Amino acid sequence: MRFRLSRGMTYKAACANIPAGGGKAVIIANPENKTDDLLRAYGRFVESLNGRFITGQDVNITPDDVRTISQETRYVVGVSEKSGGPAPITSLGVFLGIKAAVESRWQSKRLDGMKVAVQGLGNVGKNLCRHLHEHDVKLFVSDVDPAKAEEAKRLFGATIVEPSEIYSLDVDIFSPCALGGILNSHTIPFLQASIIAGAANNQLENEQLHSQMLAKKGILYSPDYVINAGGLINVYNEMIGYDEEKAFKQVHNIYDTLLAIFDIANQQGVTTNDAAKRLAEDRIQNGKRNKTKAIAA
Ligand SMILES: NC(=O)C1=CN([C@@H]2O[C@H](COP(=O)(O)OP(=O)(O)OC[C@H]3O[C@@H](n4cnc5c(N)ncnc54)[C@H](O)[C@@H]3O)[C@@H](O)[C@H]2O)C=CC1
Ligand SMILES: O=C(O)CCC(=O)C(=O)O
Repeated sequence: MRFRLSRGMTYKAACANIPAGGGKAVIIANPENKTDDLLRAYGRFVESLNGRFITGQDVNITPDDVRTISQETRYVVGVSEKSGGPAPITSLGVFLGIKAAVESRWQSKRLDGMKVAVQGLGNVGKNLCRHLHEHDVKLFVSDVDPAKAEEAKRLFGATIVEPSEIYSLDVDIFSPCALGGILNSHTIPFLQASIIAGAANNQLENEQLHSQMLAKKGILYSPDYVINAGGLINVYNEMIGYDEEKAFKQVHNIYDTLLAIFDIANQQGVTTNDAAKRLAEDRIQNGKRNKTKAIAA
């Protein structure tokens, strides 16, 4: 669906209390053909938008690429020398989100001994595995790049599974940290996990249909744009003058926001996806009302 990533970023900002709209650029190309010239051309295009859109790091755009883009535009965040890049703090937010889901589901603050399946071991997935390993979680991992899976096995004692097997594992938590659209009518019937809590944007192929399918199976879904807001929080702080302590403090709010969303879903009998959407839209409407009042005053 057109603009779904951008809308997700808008909801992400609203749920994280960040006073910004949402936008995302997708470059349709083969990452193997990526060159500095192409990245610089993209940077010039972003610059031509005069700050109406600010770009950053994401899938197949590395911190080095961000540095190259920054040679052509001021409107880029996630620059290593400033905020250190968004992925580590995104993974911290996802880790805190997993804790919130465990608390909501099992009234427990402990993760040790739990079985977690992590799909995708890139910038976020690998860092998430580190947090989980430090809390004695038993990890099951998959990546289409076998070298990344081997690294997780070596560093975190993870069990490697084939990418197609990750959905059907008998685990407590499934953490999608690769690409979007992976929660769909083909994969959901296989899921055995009680909780879904991961970083990937747009995890639900069809938001209404697939959030309801998860709810019917009794699976607690942590809305992606709430749990993965750590990177956005970090880059927003980079925009306004980076203060690491402040950014980390704000990321810890993801825990309470998710608990509040799980409560709204329970009390109102709606899916967690709808509860998050209501929270985001209420905040956006309030923001608009306050802006109108400020202009009128
Ligand atoms: N980097 C960040 O701070 C944030 C990332 N996200 C989202 O989190 C997800 C992961 O982001 P990054 O780690 O930065 O990306 P990345 O590009 O570093 O890692 C993605 C990993 O997924 C693997 N992968 C791709 N298809 C797969 C499949 N079918 N099965 C298993 N592994 C597969 C890739 O080989 C790669 O290792 C993306 O959806 C991204 O949009 C969301 C918020 C912030
Ligand atoms: O927007 C960024 O640069 C970092 C966060 C991010 O990529 C996302 O939330 O999808």
